[in-house]
Amino acid sequence: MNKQSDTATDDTPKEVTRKVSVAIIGAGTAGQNAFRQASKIKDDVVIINEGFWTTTCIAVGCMPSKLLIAAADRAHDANHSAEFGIHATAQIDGKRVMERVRDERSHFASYIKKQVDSWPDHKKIDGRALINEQGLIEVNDELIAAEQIIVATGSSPFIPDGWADKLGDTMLTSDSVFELEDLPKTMAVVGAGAIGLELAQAFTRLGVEVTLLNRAKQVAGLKDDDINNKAMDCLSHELTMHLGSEITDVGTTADGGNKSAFIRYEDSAGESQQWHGEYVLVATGRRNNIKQLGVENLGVELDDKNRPKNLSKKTGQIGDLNVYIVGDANANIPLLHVASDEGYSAGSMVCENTEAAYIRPPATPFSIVFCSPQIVNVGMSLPEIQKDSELEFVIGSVSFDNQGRSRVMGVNCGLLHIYGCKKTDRILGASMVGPDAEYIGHILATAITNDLSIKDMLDTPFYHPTILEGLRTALRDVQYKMEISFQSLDTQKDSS
Ligand SMILES: Cc1cc2nc3c(=O)[nH]c(=O)nc-3n(C[C@H](O)[C@H](O)[C@H](O)COP(=O)(O)OP(=O)(O)OC[C@H]3O[C@@H](n4cnc5c(N)ncnc54)[C@H](O)[C@@H]3O)c2cc1C
Ligand SMILES: NC(=O)c1ccc[n+]([C@@H]2O[C@H](COP(=O)([O-])OP(=O)(O)OC[C@H]3O[C@@H](n4cnc5c(N)ncnc54)[C@H](O)[C@@H]3O)[C@@H](O)[C@H]2O)c1
Repeated sequence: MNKQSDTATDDTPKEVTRKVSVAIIGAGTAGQNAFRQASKIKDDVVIINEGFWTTTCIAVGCMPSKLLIAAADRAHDANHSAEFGIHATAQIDGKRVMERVRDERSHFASYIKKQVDSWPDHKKIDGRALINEQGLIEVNDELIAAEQIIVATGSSPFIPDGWADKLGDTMLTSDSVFELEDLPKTMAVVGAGAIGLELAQAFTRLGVEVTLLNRAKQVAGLKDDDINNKAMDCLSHELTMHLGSEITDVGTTADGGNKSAFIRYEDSAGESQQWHGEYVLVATGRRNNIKQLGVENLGVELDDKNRPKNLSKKTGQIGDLNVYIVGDANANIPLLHVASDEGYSAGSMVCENTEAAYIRPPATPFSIVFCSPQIVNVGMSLPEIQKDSELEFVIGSVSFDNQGRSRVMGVNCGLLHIYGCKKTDRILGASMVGPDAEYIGHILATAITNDLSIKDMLDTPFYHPTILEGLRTALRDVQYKMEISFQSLDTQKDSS
């Protein structure tokens, strides 16, 4: 990829230290998959990584957050079983809670470590890579010329300007929160996206006094107003949320030697409010790690949001350049399974070996937020469908407020919308808040990916009594609204 071969200039005083077929920058999920796949065919592959060689998912992402949620759900169940005639008060050992999060994280990390340790040392470089004006990779004392480059540098928490200085050590992000030795007494969480919702609810369930603030009157970025309203309703039973709040200032005060954080904000009614407490967890989004990398020197153009232009969503290739940008680094869909698939596909592509290479089609859009009740989106969103004047669609709906098994389990709050295509009898997309949403989401993703018709879905058995019977009710509602005669059943029957 070196634009001027390996001729040194004044700016690049060193000579090229190695020439490789493939260089991978970033050894998270996407980079590791790319490395494994490319190494099946090519021997001269190098992988460069700064920081931990596990993955964001294991170190500070999916796994520690789910471990915290698991502890929180145990506490919640213990504290909220009175309706079943069971009375208990959970004794929460905050230190042990945080210890288990880290112990289990180490367990998961050990598998990755074993794998990375098995790679030859000369193929791994520990350090921050920079692509220089000649398109060469500078890292430590090395200058690397690579024929193909896979960028898999992930993303980092976005912190609004000035907040880090103003909040100092009262500020937490997902990079630091799992290092807490003990549970705090109070915490504000800013941002009601996936990270904010999951962590705000988990800490609440663990006895922390949490206040969740979000700019928009929206949770988890939900784009279907009915589902958003229902999610706010279900979550507000246990979570203190100030949605539609505009933060005007943040900072710290010293109260008798004790430092505490404050947030000044205008609430949704325009009233000035102030919050005081121990920590502010900033969950205001993530940004791809690409800005200072120098991908522009490879011919990659970035848009105003630092997203690469001409990105192939299938392979991560940028136009016809020998550059691939995969995982969170391309800011397309910052989710684990996408990073994994994109890394695999890019690793296959650089092999130029069609037999060993398998290029997965871009995944059906699918996301789960692991709050309770869970929030799931699959396929096209409602605004995307509404924008396409060609699509004739109906919305099949089911409430989980009275759904049989949900009520039995005491988890009966939720709503599912399925967007059905009238012309094709196919599912265009769905949005849900409710119990077992992760499983319902997987079934819907399977149906969309494999082009199953709604009739196919309804010809599949649904066991009784399950929460999944709610899915059948919504599918029947789609058919009913499509006016398909052979299945115009009473859509409310499933609640028994
Ligand atoms: C709190 C939290 C919870 C999450 N929960 C979920 C979940 O439940 N489900 C889900 O699907 N997704 C979840 N995600 C998202 C998921 O973790 C990411 O989408 C995924 O880990 C991205 O993988 P990646 O390979 O693109 O990047 P990473 O794993 O971040 O790897 C990038 C690597 O590149 C390195 N790097 C960066 N710049 C350079 C450079 N210049 N030189 C060398 N190395 C560099 C970094 O240090 C890092 O090691 C969560 C994220 C967070 C933060
Ligand atoms: N379960 C999962 O799959 C999972 C879990 C966690 C994270 N993730 C991934 O990580 C990404 C980042 O998550 P996230 O929750 O940080 O980002 P996000 O973009 O999903 O949500 C950020 C939220 O912060 C709000 N916000 C931004 N600036 C604000 C401000 N100044 N004041 C008040 N509110 C403000 C936004 O309105 C938004 O609701 C997600 O998009 C997702 O891809 C996934």
